Amino acid sequence: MRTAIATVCLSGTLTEKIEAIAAAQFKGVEIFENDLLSFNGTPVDARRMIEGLGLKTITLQPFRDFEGMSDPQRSKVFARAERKFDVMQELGCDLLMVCSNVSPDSLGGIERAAADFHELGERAAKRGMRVAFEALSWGRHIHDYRDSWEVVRRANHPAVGLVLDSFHILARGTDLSAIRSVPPEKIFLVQMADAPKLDMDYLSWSRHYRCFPGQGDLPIEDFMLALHATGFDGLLSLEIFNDRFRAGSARNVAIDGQRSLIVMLDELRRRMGSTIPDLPELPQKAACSGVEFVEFAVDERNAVGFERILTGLGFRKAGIHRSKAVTRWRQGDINIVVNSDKEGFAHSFNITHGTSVCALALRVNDAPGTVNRAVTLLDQPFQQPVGPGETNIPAVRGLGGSLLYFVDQKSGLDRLWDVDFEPVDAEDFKGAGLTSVDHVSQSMHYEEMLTWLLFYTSLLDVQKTPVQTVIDPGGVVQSQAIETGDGSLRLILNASQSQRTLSSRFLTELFGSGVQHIALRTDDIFTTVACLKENGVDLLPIPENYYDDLEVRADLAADDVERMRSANILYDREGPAEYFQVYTRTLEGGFFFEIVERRAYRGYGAVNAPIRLASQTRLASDTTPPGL
Ligand SMILES: O=C(O)c1ccc(O)c(O)c1
Ligand SMILES: [Mg+2]
Repeated sequence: MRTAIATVCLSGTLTEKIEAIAAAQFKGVEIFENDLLSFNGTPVDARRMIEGLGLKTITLQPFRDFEGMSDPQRSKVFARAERKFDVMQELGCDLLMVCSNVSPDSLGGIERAAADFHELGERAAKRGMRVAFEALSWGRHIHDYRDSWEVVRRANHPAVGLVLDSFHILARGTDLSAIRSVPPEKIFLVQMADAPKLDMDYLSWSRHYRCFPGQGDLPIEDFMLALHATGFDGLLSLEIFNDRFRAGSARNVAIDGQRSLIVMLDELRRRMGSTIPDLPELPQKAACSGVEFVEFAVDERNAVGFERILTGLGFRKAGIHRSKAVTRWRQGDINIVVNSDKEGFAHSFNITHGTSVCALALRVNDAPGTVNRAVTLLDQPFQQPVGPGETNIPAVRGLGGSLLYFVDQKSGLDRLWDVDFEPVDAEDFKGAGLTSVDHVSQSMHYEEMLTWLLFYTSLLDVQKTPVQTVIDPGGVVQSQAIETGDGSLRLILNASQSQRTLSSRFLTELFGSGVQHIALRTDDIFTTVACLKENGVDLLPIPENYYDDLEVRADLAADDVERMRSANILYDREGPAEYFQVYTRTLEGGFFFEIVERRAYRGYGAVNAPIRLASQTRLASDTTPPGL
């Protein structure tokens, strides 16, 4: 299979798009006519630029409103096609992609369309070219691939073939079985796109919300299995129309595209047990069993205050790094690393972002294998000088330039605490009952959200939940969770188009995307809150109105509601499952902790998010850290 990407997927000028496509290691490109029309040079210049970067133009598209016209329009469309063949000749491209006619002037009838395509095939063949027919899901007469295939079959011309576009087929829920009987040599081009499940007209859905395979909800795998059954080994090209991609970085989006194809084809290969030529070997997705540590970059001046916050939350200092200004703080299964060293990655991170999470370490089954998978997926591996006797923890670059470390037992990396840290005695340690990291919530630019979704889901064995829309007093926030099946790892991605949401304001304060909050788990939130109060930790106050409503909404006893009210605990219930949440006040820079208790509850308390956001917004000007 030869993979490619359409210029329409990316932002920028034709030159910028082609450079990004080449940098992402594609070999083929679909040129969208508008990109060529706006190019400042001849088609020959474009060809030189494209081929100079090692790429080949696989098709020029789209050729619109062709089939089913009656004269005089019919002769005009053929004249128009001849002009396109001229351009293609200069461009060094031999395939014209024709999408189904949407014009009210077009006439239906498979036989008429077949005759038009036969004639177009004759004209193309004379010039050593070919044409391929795509059924747009909103085509006037032809909007089903089974009809476009019937047109191509009846056109019965070697220069006339079919385009299968996964979006048009899957969006309409068209039965896929007919794909299996199309002769593979008649499929001239396969276009791949996924999309989120949305209830809207096909045209708007297609033009604004398509995304790369794996980023959406369409049954891409079923499509690939049907395609595979044909024996297809031709051109497979990403064709995404997406407003966020058009606003994003062309380089990053092109890499996302390549990453999505590598994963999609690898999954097909694993499913079929077959080989796919030219596909890199990809180690398995990392089986992940939680967060081993969260590392904060803190400068010397802020370290004392930050450590006081950790103490307030019931953490104890459990280790001192043998050679660096780094401490380990523990409670239950949670490790927090406070890095105030004057050299190295955390230090530079702190200079740019202030007190913030500079790294997360995940527990995986095979840390070196995870980094190998990441490298094959075009993620950026990270390496910094390691002192003598110090553990070298495999890592890749994550969100906002932070690090994602991987720790396993197999390579002995789980011994890092003994190897790198001098233990500190733990006499009289009570703690506050916190047991584990429940979830890590990351805020990012709206245009980046699909990038990081794909980053995590392509690397780790995790599932994504549907996108939730959360109302912040300053606008709407999109929120999506990524979770392992057992809930040992839960990551939340948040992004907003409004500049006034807390999520967006955090990006401004942090000078970039990053971890905005960490939720820590307890088995008894009332006892934990009592400890925190004793330690002088200020919690986020929740309005009385919330509790007045809660009694009725959740059908709770007045006493239980009263206990929650006095502890500022938010509550949610799903059948017998219950969820309790409480928040610290926001620290300088916008970061905060959450404490949760789950009783068989799997969500994140989405109903409570607007209440919490409103309280945080109200207090946004008061950034006194708790315990200071
Ligand atoms: O939105 C469109 O018009 C359009 C154009 C070309 C395609 O290949 C396609 O799938 C959609
Ligand atoms: Mg298409």
